[in-house]
Formats: sequence, structure tokens, C-alpha cells
Amino acid sequence: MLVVKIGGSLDGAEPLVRDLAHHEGELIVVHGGGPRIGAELEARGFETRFESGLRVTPPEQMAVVEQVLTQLGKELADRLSQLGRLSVGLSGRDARLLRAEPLDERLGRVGRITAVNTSLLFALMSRHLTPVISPIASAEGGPLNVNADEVAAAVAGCLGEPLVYLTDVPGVLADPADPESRIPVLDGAEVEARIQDGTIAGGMIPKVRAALTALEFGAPWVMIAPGEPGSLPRLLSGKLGTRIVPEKISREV
Ligand SMILES: Nc1ncnc2c1ncn2[C@@H]1O[C@H](COP(=O)(O)OP(=O)(O)O)[C@@H](O)[C@H]1O
Ligand SMILES: CC(=O)N[C@@H](CCC(=O)OP(=O)(O)O)C(=O)O
Repeated sequence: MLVVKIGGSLDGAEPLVRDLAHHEGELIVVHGGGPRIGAELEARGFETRFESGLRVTPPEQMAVVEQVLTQLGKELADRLSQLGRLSVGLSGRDARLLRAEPLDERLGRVGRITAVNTSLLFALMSRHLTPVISPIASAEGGPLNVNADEVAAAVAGCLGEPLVYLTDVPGVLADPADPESRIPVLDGAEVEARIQDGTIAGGMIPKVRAALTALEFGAPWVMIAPGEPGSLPRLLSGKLGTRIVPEKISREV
């Protein structure tokens, strides 16, 4: 089994959706939607801003966030189903799939995951249905907006299954302006150092932090890789993406 998170940056990437549809083996798909949420908030006259890669979500913006993410999840599940992989679009509000608590009151309706209903996921997969999860969680006082990278980490961690973040860059880059500067392996200490020195910024911050959380929770391996056709089968060759590890051990001979 593999947990795959598709970034909102890959919205509409048809060849990638085909790859997922034809992937042999069980999949759980978690999707983002940052750019579409931003566009919809702007169209409705709301301002939006991020703190450490997380969208500050005032209560009055929550309905827009949920509508956009729910629609995206349904579109993705429909397309995968049309391509032969029967899929079900869910949010954390279905059967308490994802429970959360508010992360920090200054961020508004932003949550951190506290529980995952893994039985629901197993029930669907036992019927050969692929879960497609939108990152909205159930909570006291109404739904919470959870960063999709964190949702994927919680799901993979709770299941003890590997996790792949598919995004719009070749991996974590030493120089974000240079696509040739991919870092093949990155550990926890290097992640924090690169966040502090600014080489890891924006939406890459929650991704690398969530990757470490997934490992702590029990995911056997985590990769950040480009959402290009053919990525999935090539992931473990080391020629693609960035593998996140808790710490590096130097091999001495
Ligand atoms: N060191 C880095 N390496 C790669 N990407 C980075 C780095 N620092 C910041 N980024 C930005 O992070 C983005 C990926 O995060 P995000 O936009 O949230 O993607 P997604 O929607 O796929 O989750 C990249 O497009 C890039 O602009
Ligand atoms: C709290 C928070 O930041 N929620 C995210 C949820 C969507 C997401 O994570 O989308 P990407 O994967 O495209 O970044 C947001 O509102 O943008």
C-alpha cells in the first residue's frame, strides 16, 4: 500500500492521474488545493495570507475552503473512477475520518490532526475502492482546515505505510531557483537548518516537517518527488526526488 499526496500545484495534471489510476497495488490519495482556494477567496473579495506555509483561515473563510477542497476531491475521485480505478471522495468529516483540534487561535480555523479512522479506510480498500481524502477535519465547533501535507503524514503514520508527496518541483532543492540542485536525502537536523537559513520556504516547510512527523508516527519511508508521468515506479531508484530520513548514519569501511 502507498499513501500519495497530490499537491494543489498539480491541479489538472491528467498524465499523473492516469498513472495513479493504473498503479498496481493499493493507494490512498490525499489531495491539496492551495492555488484554487486562493483564487476562490480572492474572487470573493477575501484576503489570504500564510504563516510558515499554513493558510490563516478566519471563520468566515472556512466555508469557501471546504467547498473548494470538496469539489476538488470529487473531481479527482470521479476522474480516477472513469479511468477504471473506482474511488471515493471523502473529507475528514465523513465517519470522523479525520479528527482535529485548533492549532493556534491566531491561525483561525486551522487544525492539527488528533485521530484517523483507519477502519473506514480499510473497509473501502477491502472493497477495492480507493479513498481520496480532502484535508478538512471534524472538530468541536465546526470543521477545521488542515494542511494536506499534515493529513497525508497522519494517515501514513497511523497505517504504518510509505508516503509520497508529489509536487511541482524535482524534490527539495539546495537552491530553489535551480531545478538541478535536488537534494537526494535529507535528515531532520538538515531540514530545520535549511528552514532557518531560508533555503526551504513557503509550502515546502509544512511538507518537510510533515514528512518527519510521518516517520515518527510509523511510516517506513517518505519521499518528496515531482508529479510527473512515470514518477511512481521510479521513486525508489534514488534518481528521483528527495528521501526524508530521521537521521543519517555515515558508513565507515
Ligand atoms: N528548497 C526548496 N526546494 C523546493 N521547493 C521549494 C523550496 N523552498 C520553497 N519551495 C517551494 O515549495 C513549493 C512546493 O510547495 P507547495 O506550493 O505547497 O506545493 P504543493 O501544492 O505541491 O503542496 C515549490 O513549488 C517551491 O516554490
Ligand atoms: C491550513 C492550510 O494551509 N490548509 C491548506 C489546505 C490545502 C493544501 O494543503 O493544499 P496544498 O497541498 O496545495 O498546499 C490551504 O488552505 O491551502
